Amino acid sequence: MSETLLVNEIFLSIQGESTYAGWPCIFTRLSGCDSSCTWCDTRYASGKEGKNMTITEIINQIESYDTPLIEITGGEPLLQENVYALMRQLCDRGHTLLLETGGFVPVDRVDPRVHKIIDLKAPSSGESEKNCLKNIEYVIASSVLQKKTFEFKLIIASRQDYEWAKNLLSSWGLTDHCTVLMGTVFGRLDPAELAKWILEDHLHVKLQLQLHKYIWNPDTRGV
Ligand SMILES: C[S@@+](CC[C@H](N)C(=O)[O-])C[C@H]1O[C@@H](n2cnc3c(N)ncnc32)[C@H](O)[C@@H]1O
Ligand SMILES: Nc1nc2[nH]cc(C(=O)O)c2c(=O)[nH]1
Ligand code: SF4
Ligand SMILES: [Mg+2]
Repeated sequence: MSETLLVNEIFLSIQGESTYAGWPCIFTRLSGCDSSCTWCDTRYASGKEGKNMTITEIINQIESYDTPLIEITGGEPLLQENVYALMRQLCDRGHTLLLETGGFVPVDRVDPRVHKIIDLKAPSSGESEKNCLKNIEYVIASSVLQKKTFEFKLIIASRQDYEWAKNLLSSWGLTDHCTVLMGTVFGRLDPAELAKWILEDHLHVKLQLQLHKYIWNPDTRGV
């Protein structure tokens, strides 16, 4: 039987997050997430809504857009076993592949050619107890060889989240090992406030705002 995945949506947009923000990018959003971040903007992808597609069908649809940058996201993309084979095949075909993952599942089975964007969830998400610290150890251990293939992302809703993030950065020396992005929960924290805190504290992090929510109406789905 051919390998299938449950796909919520595949669309072409401007990458709105990560160090790749601004580039045209094809998004493949896999269905299903076993977490419930309080501020999640993609709840529609957390259940079983979607279409079962074979890896070949997914690759054919992605390649019909003729754009070199691809992101696999979700839901939580690492919950579907066949995602590993999909990522391997996309890399074999020469695409630049990004993975957006919630930070709860170990990333050590992901093909080393994939650029891994790993969220670490702050307390206001309600899910920070589930952060997989093994991922931090793994990134630190592989950073000499794979420095350019990891980044961490911290999404902040309050000063309490920010203090948590600052503490995490200093206790692991994380910014010495890879790029760390810090962003706001959209509509919950003024980006100017976060920018002020980052500058006051001389944090070596990259401020990221969700570009697509400024380009389009923030509630628009599939952009
Ligand atoms: C919807 S998640 C899907 C991938 C994966 N489950 C994860 O959490 O990274 C994609 C990204 O959107 C971010 N995100 C979700 N809701 C947000 C919001 N309201 N404001 C800012 N970022 C948000 C998440 O933190 C994550 O970095
Ligand atoms: N434009 C755009 N950029 C994104 N980067 C990460 C996204 C995601 O939902 O994972 C996302 C998204 O949903 N839209
Ligand atoms: S892990 Fe990602 S998709 Fe799941 S609830 Fe949190 S932000 Fe949403
Ligand atoms: Mg999104």
